[in-house]
Amino acid sequence: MTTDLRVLAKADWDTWYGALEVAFGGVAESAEERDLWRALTEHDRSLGVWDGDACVGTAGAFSFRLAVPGGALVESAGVTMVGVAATHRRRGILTSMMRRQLDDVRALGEPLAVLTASEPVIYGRFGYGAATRQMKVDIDTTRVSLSAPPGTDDVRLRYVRPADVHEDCEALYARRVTARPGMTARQPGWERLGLLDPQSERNGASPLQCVVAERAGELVGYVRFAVKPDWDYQGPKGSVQVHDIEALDPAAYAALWRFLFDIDLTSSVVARNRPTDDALLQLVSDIRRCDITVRDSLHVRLVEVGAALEARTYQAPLDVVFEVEDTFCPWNEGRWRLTGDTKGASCERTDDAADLALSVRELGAAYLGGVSLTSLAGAGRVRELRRGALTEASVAFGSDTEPWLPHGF
Ligand SMILES: CC(=O)SCCNC(=O)CCNC(=O)[C@H](O)C(C)(C)COP(=O)(O)OP(=O)(O)OC[C@H]1O[C@@H](n2cnc3c(N)ncnc32)[C@H](O)[C@@H]1OP(=O)(O)O
Repeated sequence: MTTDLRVLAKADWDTWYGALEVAFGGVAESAEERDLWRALTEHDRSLGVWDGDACVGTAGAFSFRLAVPGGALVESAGVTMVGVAATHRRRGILTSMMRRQLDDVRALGEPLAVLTASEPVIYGRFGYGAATRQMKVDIDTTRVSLSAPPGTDDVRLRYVRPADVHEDCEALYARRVTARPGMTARQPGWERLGLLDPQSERNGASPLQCVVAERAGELVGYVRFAVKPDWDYQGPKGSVQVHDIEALDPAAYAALWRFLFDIDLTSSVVARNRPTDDALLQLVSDIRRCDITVRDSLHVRLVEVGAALEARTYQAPLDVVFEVEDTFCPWNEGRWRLTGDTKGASCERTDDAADLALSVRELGAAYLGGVSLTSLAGAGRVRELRRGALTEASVAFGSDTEPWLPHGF
């Protein structure tokens, strides 16, 4: 089999994207979704593998800026749209695209590559570590009540058409990004994602609705959601489905959740993607009836170990030498001395003896502060070579705020 791997030509987009849809089962996306992804595709960063006229492999990358501990926004490749035709699977096509892509990312000078995986087992071999989690809650609002911090009653709530307040919501979102590692600053065009509401995805729920929270005429929060009505012989049991919710302060946040809990004719609130340390969990009266499910979300790959480790800060002083294994990107292999604290960091090559040994995958998992090096060591994935180095590094790498990716890509 001879195949040809090349950068995507704009004219080939429909064939290329069609191949991706087939790799994902062959259900065509709505025109609304297709238009959005067409507009967001960065052609010069997208790869296709061709067998004659047939596209048999796809992979793309978005130019993201990712919030990291300390609040910096780091240039990162958002790896996306990966698919290989079932006729050509398990012959190394994905591997060839990952090879080319990581070389390109390095050449662009982006220290990180990130992705969300269709299956978490795929990307570890390429050096990605599962770095963030997302939480689904399905709350029985007939049994769970919410506490209201001072000021909750002073927040004014108002229904609006989502498109009418979109710019203000985006501005509020932008203020939230650097407060939580794992969030991405929305690049031009990405603001449309929040309004994406294809009929085919609604599954009986209403079109997207929006309620804004205001204080003294200023926007202090918003929630976008849908309501899925349901009835049985006993009466109504509709469900409120939260798309996204952001607020600038605890009172606004509580007011928005209280609104969602109180919508008439509903008995549950479901939010599919919340951070695992969501303040919501501190507001509810009964966490057992919130039916919490946690899964992996953002996978992180350090493309340039030195630059990546220098781009974030550390919540306690550290001075450790890592022995890094990276068979897929061997330029990262070897010993690195990382020194840093809350103000900044330096990471340089060294010949000194190593304090901790690990692969680049573990560094990726720990990078945003959501997975502790100590827990990775407990699984045998990090080895402590100098007594005390594990705790020192693990504490320093931690984050006061759980890293979280608010939307897929
Ligand atoms: C960021 C994103 O877009 S995530 C979306 C990923 N895409 C999908 O899930 C769509 C459906 N699946 C596919 O398109 C393909 O099966 C892919 C892309 C997952 C894999 O493509 P392939 O060309 O078959 O992968 P390739 O042959 O390079 O495999 C490399 C290695 O990964 C392993 N591997 C690949 N996919 C999987 C998988 N889903 N589960 C377990 N192992 C896998 C292979 O067995 C192989 O292992 P080996 O090196 O030990 O032999």
